[in-house]
Amino acid sequence: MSISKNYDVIIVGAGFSGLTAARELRLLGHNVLILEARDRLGGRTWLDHRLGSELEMGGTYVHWHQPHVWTEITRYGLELTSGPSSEKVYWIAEDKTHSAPVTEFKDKLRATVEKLMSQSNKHMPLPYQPLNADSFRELDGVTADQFIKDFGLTKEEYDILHGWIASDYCGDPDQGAVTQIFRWWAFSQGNWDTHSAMVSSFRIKKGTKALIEAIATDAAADIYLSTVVKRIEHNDNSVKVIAEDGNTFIGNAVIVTVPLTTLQGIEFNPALSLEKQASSKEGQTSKGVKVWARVKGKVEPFDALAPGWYPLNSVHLDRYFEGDSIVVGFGPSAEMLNPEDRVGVEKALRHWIPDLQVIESTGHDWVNDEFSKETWPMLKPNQLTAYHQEWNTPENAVFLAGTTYANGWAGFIDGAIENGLTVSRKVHKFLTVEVNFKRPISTHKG
Ligand SMILES: Cc1cc2nc3c(=O)[nH]c(=O)nc-3n(C[C@H](O)[C@H](O)[C@H](O)COP(=O)(O)OP(=O)(O)OC[C@H]3O[C@@H](n4cnc5c(N)ncnc54)[C@H](O)[C@@H]3O)c2cc1C
Repeated sequence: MSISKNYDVIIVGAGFSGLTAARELRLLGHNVLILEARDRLGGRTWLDHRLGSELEMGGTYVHWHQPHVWTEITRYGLELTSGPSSEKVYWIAEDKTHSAPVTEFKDKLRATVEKLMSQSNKHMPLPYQPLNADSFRELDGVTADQFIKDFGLTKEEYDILHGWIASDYCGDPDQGAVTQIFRWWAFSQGNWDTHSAMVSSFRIKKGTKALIEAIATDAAADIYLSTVVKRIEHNDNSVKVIAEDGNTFIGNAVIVTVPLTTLQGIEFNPALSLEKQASSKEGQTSKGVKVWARVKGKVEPFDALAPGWYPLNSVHLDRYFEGDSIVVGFGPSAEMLNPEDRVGVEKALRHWIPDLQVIESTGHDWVNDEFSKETWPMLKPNQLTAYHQEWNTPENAVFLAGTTYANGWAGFIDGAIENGLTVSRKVHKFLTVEVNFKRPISTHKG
């Protein structure tokens, strides 16, 4: 079947990036079609009912220092909430479990952590121009693990930081470029407390779903769910997008927002640049898991850290529910821990608290999900320097968008929105100026 309507822009993917781009283009007067492989909106954000509660399977934490997501939260009048503040920290170092009040743990590590985090300010004087400094580009070849190994840490400090970084990379610190974590730290001004607040404390009270739906409503685009795009034919002012079921859609430009690792699943004619193809084949570092567990009884609010060779690297109490505790954790490898395996999750948690009883556990396997194949993107060494510019360079009428390609909070919801905005402006320019369409842009279509 061929859909006869001719769209100004076809957007592949209805995550934050695709929906933001759709809304912006709609506001600029273009008619937009969104093709989404899943049967729902939101992509790597997904508020689902599990363990008796509304839980975020994917992207969750947001902060007022993240400019793009905060603008959206303000625009739609959404509120934030947070879990109970942790009072105690458990950590595993040199194969032993330790615990202390949060203040004591932080005092013990503060000097080292802030010395480490302040490196980011040195190498990223203008964080929104990530490749601006020579020293940053040189460091792009260094892994996060190598960087902390060379930092002169004690074995205990190394084990703690290895766990922390494994959790941030959702993968092996030996696979990720240290520049990725520098970006996170630079946006936090090198301050540990600010950083923790920004990446793991506050969530949208009604869930990411509320924000996704608000943007989708304003986008007012035609949306086809359960439509897997398989092939894109393009020239300098038109595109033909072909879905797995044979449906064909025609437009003047296409924005492809699928996660980088899945881009290789779409055939382009003419083929995308060798750099774009290579980067998709290489994939990224983040191959880990996010795990939710309902634990019997009310546990004291805690944070827990373990080195990257453990199945869970960081865990904290998220909320109390019907007299039990719901904890959330992150592990470096989807191969090492299945979130649905109650016994495995209990065993992993018992490294810190030996008498914890897990009633039920859950999570979504983003790594083996054919429409993501990764969790939140964290690049490998040299990928940012090799590909950042190329990813942001359109080919004919084909534009890539997504959190990976952001200048700022790449890997986050904020980065997805930032890049959706940037790319929508480029597409608007492309449609109205560069191609110089004969057809006038209407103010209300579709
Ligand atoms: C476990 C986890 C925890 C996270 N935690 C946080 C957090 O706390 N804070 C934060 O800010 N960020 C977090 N993130 C990251 C955040 O969720 C993502 O950066 C953001 O949602 C990505 O948006 P996107 O639009 O770039 O990509 P996506 O959301 O992946 O959207 C791409 C869309 O393309 C669709 N698609 C793929 N292939 C095809 C195809 N062939 N045809 C049609 N459609 C296709 C996908 O189904 C998807 O809907 C987390 C992510 C995960 C997985």
